[in-house]
Amino acid sequence: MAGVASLLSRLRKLNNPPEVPAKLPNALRFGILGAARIAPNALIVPAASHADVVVTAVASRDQAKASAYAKKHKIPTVYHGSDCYQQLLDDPNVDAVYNPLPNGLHYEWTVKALNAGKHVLVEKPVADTSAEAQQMIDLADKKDLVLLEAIHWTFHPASQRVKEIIESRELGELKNIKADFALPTLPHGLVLLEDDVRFQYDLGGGVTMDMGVYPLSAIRFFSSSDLAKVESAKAIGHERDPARIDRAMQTHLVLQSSVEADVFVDYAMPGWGPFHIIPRMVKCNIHLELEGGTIDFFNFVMPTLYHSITVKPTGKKARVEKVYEYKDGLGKEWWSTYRYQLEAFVDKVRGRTPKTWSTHDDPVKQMQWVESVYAAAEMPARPTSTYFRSSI
Ligand SMILES: NC(=O)C1=CN([C@@H]2O[C@H](COP(=O)(O)OP(=O)(O)OC[C@H]3O[C@@H](n4cnc5c(N)ncnc54)[C@H](OP(=O)(O)O)[C@@H]3O)[C@@H](O)[C@H]2O)C=CC1
Ligand SMILES: O=C1OC[C@@H](O)[C@H](O)[C@H]1O
Repeated sequence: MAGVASLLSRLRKLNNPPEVPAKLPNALRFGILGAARIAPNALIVPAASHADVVVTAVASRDQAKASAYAKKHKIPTVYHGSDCYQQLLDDPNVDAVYNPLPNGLHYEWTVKALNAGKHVLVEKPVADTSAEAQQMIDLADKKDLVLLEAIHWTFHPASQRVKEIIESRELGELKNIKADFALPTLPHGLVLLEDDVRFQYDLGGGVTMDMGVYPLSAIRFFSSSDLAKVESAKAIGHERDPARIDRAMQTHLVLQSSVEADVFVDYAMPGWGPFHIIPRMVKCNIHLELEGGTIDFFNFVMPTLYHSITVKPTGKKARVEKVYEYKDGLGKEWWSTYRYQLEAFVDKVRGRTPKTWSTHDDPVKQMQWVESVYAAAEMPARPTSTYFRSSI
């Protein structure tokens, strides 16, 4: 009962966070490219409880959509029309840009934002190819600007706690990882529309590009190892474009550290759940096998709602941990992964050391892994941006 009450309390505050009484006078001013569905969760709501962040502008191609979005989210400056993204980048009152455009546009608009002198928080995956990802990192370094790929779940203290348990070697060497992120089949259009950006090859769609980056990043994060080879990969094509867009992907990886890993991602697992009347449960779990036992991290993608870290030494009783705040007091029980991510982003921009940060070449590795999985599954690599030049 107490568990349900605290879940409800977290849910309430997560969606309606207590706003800070006043923003700092020179708070970081964010502009958003596109009236994207993810922006309220990933930036707008988290910003309300951060004294050093204001969302100052949004650009959306359609005037009515732009105005409605800005009104709903109380964003003072609105750009619309065919040139609206560039207008937002040219706005001297914007310090940082949030880029939640379709994957295939991440590269172009992040490069343009960096060239306009803005820090960038870009949605995952950072680009459609590893070559693009490398260029983006190089450009951010050259310009001395912050560029962060929004692998938000790694910023949550529960994720860091799992890594800490592995690295404490309490259970010895890491051997195997099983990482699943899969959704049940839901009535058509309930979650993703048929023309969703995720199903469009030219925009960098596909489940491995989208949901796949969660388990793939988890394997890198928990193993601290790079890919040696993709042993096998089997895709199930999406009905819209089955040869190029994967609805599901099952893959077996061998890492340089000799850890082996299985990944399963699916937009629409077939079949029904209990009693054949409700859909199957979402699969969102990291199962780690170590020399001396196992760790299960349930709901690693949205740990704020609910999660469990089950540590089971071989032959002994399991213990369950739940971690919503850092031990030193950073965070609140209801802070979402995005809120923790925003804290780190602002710290970095302000020259402070964030609690945690991605490794420098993570976005490149991410895309190299994705490319290797597609190649092994005999699916085409995602298209290179038409904006790409071999050097910038
Ligand atoms: N971190 C996370 O938890 C999540 C991350 N994401 C990532 O965020 C990104 C966006 O996802 P989501 O918010 O669901 O997508 P949406 O379709 O809701 O938003 C994408 C936005 O891109 C703009 N856009 C520009 N060109 C095109 C085009 N040719 N076709 C369609 N849209 C275009 C549109 O803005 P406008 O028309 O207003 O100009 C649109 O609002 C993806 O990279 C996805 O991987 C998504 C969900 C969760
Ligand atoms: O980032 C994401 O997280 C949840 C998924 O369901 C979604 O498709 C994806 O974009």
